[in-house]
Amino acid sequence: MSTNSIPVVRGNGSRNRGRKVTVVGAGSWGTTFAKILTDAGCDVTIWARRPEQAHEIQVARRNTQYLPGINLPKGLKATSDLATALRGARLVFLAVPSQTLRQNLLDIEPYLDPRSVLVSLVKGVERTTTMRMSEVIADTLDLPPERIGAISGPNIALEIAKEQPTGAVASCADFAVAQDIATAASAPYFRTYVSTDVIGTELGGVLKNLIALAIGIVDGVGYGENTKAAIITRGLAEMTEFSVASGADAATLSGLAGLGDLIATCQSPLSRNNTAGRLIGQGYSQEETREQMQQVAEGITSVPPVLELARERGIVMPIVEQVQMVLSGTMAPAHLGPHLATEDDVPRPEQPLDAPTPGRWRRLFDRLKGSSA
Ligand SMILES: NC(=O)C1=CN([C@@H]2O[C@H](COP(=O)(O)OP(=O)(O)OC[C@H]3O[C@@H](n4cnc5c(N)ncnc54)[C@H](O)[C@@H]3O)[C@@H](O)[C@H]2O)C=CC1
Ligand SMILES: O=C(CO)COP(=O)(O)O
Repeated sequence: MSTNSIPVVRGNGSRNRGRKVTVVGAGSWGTTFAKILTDAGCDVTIWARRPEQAHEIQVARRNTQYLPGINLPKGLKATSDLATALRGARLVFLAVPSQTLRQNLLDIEPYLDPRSVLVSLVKGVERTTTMRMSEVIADTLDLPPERIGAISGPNIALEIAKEQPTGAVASCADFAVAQDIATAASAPYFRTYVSTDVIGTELGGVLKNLIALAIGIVDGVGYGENTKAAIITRGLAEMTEFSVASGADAATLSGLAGLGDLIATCQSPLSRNNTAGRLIGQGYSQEETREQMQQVAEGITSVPPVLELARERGIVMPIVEQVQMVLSGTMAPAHLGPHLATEDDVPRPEQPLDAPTPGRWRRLFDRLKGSSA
């Protein structure tokens, strides 16, 4: 073998052989994730709400509404019957809209294996309770933390369905369970890292949607790269402050589930949050934007509960506040960029005064180096 040969990433095919897993939800992400799991060697069944969609996936190997042009793997099974979908599954991945998850959990409860682990792929918070999805799972099904996981990262579905390589973070309070989830979800084009920071992993996915809305809005207005760079940078600061105040590890927000996802969602024209923001920036109302969107843009529903939590925690989120004002029609989209701080804000340091000392940077660097292997 030549020393220059490119290493081939083989995924976990043999380790996952015969392993039954279920994906609940057959939209763009549920279907793409089912492909990842199948390509990782798992025995996958996807549950679709509509029988005709299950039939199309099972028979034609297509999901034309959500993943046009994508051929799905042969082994993937699909059904609209929950009992069939969940039979024998120890890992259950949830890919439904955040506002329906609670009801979906009640629907699947009778068919769940008592040892199964539930993994949220959802990037939203419940509007009525302000709960993260792992909290909704614990609240609805009364499961212990070691049976609840979350996966998040820079994961634009259509790119991954085309097998363009990327990574994600699988997190669970129990490290061994996080590793088990990551093993099931590691395909040749999808590298899954492991974390025990469920709060940071989930909040990264929730909060980047709000910043992507802001990016879409200023894009729609016609502002350029300086404005967007300022929003992304200050947006990450808002995301990190909010997440740390919620119990997350700051390092998670500088990883794939934070910065990584923020970059992907803010840059991609395929992002639904970015697209929704752009329509609003072009002058469409929130109602008209919802009508034009064929898919879930979680950010729009997450803005009010995130701001409610921020106020409770004493966190100021100028960008998210301004997204809310644009959405509610109390601020013109063109004012979002120039007002990166609230009007009564006094000039202040860019970094918090208790920013990490050189020693803390070194420890952070060592930690990142240790996790990059
Ligand atoms: N599409 C993407 O690139 C990614 C999406 N996500 C997250 O995954 C979650 C699901 O999003 P997508 O699959 O993209 O949305 P989507 O809009 O493509 O599909 C939503 C799916 O949910 C189903 N659905 C709607 N109402 C339902 C109900 N009451 N009960 C059960 N199912 C229902 C729809 O029929 C559809 O199959 C969201 O939280 C999203 O933020 C996460 C990573 C990537
Ligand atoms: O979460 C995503 C990418 O990681 C998908 O973003 P959108 O929901 O904005 O399409």
